[in-house]
Amino acid sequence: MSFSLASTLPAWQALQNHYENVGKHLVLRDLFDKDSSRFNKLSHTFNGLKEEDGPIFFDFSKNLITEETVKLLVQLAKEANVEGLRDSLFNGDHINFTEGRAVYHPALRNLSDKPMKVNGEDVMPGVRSVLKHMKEFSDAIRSGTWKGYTGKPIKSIVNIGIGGSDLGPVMVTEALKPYGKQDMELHFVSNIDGTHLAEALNKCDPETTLFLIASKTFTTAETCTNAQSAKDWFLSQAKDPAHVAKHFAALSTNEKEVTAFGIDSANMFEFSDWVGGRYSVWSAIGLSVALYIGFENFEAFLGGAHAMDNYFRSTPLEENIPALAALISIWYSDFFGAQTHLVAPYDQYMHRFPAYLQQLSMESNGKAITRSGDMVNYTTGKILWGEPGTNSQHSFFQLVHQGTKLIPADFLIPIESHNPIDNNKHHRMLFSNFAAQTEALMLGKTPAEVKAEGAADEIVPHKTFVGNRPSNSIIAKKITPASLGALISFYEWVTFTEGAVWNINSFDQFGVELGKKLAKNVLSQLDAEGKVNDHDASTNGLINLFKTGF
Ligand SMILES: O=P(O)(O)OC[C@H]1O[C@H](O)[C@H](O)[C@@H](O)[C@@H]1O
Repeated sequence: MSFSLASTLPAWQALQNHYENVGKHLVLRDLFDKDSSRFNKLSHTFNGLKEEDGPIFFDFSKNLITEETVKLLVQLAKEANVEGLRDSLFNGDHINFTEGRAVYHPALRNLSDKPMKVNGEDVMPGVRSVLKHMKEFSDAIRSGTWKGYTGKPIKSIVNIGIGGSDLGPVMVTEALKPYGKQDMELHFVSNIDGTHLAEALNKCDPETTLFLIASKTFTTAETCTNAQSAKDWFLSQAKDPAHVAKHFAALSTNEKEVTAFGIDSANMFEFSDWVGGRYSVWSAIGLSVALYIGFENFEAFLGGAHAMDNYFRSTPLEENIPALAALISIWYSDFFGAQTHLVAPYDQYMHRFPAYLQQLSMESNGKAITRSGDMVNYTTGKILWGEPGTNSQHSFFQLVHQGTKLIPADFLIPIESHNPIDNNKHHRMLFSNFAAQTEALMLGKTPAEVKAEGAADEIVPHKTFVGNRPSNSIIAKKITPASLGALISFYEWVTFTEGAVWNINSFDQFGVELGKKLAKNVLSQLDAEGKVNDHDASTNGLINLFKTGF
């Protein structure tokens, strides 16, 4: 069935009725009381990983859903042709139609020997050859056989990139720190704020530093400027431009600009335009990851994502974990009116995971025009946010528990800690908080319970928790390269499914362009003499204030 607005689909209408008649009246406490098999029915296990990495368990039972809700949501996905778009994606079709490109990042982690074609051509030989280059290079750097211009091995890696050329490498190297090379110093410079580069360079020695200039387009203003300043810093000591070859590598799709910058094409790690920036950690953009955790671990990371890809591709929607997570999220966004989605990893190493997911989800689905060119009349891209537990409990969880907003949440934890200190006491405490939070959100606390604790009458409402607040619990066996790969891939497919149902193009990002263009204009005005007067009064005032100072 072809459609433009998802809200015109019969299943959408049915869900609307279901929300009015059933959904908004659901009480989680009662649902569990009434059905002793609810937990079993609404939880799923992802078994696609090796024994040391998996499984990953997903509990959806603490959601404001019934089996009927799930049925209707799956029907919505079917009517929206999620499966068709999924097949087109894996077929290499140009489903990013606004940019005329395929969406083919699964090819980067296709560790099977199966071909994957774009425009009739198998992309796998190219993918494998870049992986081989990454292996040789990372082995040489890690073993110390690669020497800097004065013959010393490399000690510090500085990745210069922004957006997808930064968030993935930062998040993954942090999350997989236990697998990292202990004596390798990693720095990530993304912000054009000179402080970011200055602080990294303060800790580096030009003789032992390798710069990775990570930019899909190699035209991003922040990255090009930071890269140029890094090169100036390097040459102020190394003097001879020939030494650049030992200290600079480029991760990009744009060979012309890379060569113009002065990086040897032998030190260029390529990928293709069918890899979106926010899906690029699997590509050459992941070189800092491979350098830090070693190529074998990087391959295991790809393997975990590949396993989730295979699962998503072949599992019926009724059982399909990423598809179900997406549909439940749509249920809250579009029928309950939830505006945000919280992700709370109970794993300190995963502290950048929510930030990574912000780009994945919000840059993908922050769109209001359907694939047919109409303005949607429903909510799309949720505001994704989060911080690790237990820290988040001591700051914003107050609002999640007792505020006025419905905040669906993902709670994530591994069973096994990398640091089981004090006889695993810390991890047991971490887990107890993980479990207690979702329980508290769901159960709340009735006025009678508060009263029974001896609270004064006028205080009772303040200490009452309405409860009935939904959450997903995701339990990994351990955060390993493979399980992290699978988790990221899970969220990619959640994002994909949401975008497919909303019928928007999740793969372009025109929304970031306007500000970039205007900034260029302002910059040229900052460099020119005199006051500006061709903007609105506020913008004129701010620019002139910067020019003249206080
Ligand atoms: O990798 P680059 O071409 O430098 O792009 C870096 C980032 O900048 C852009 O503004 C896009 O919004 C992001 O999707 C992209 O990841």
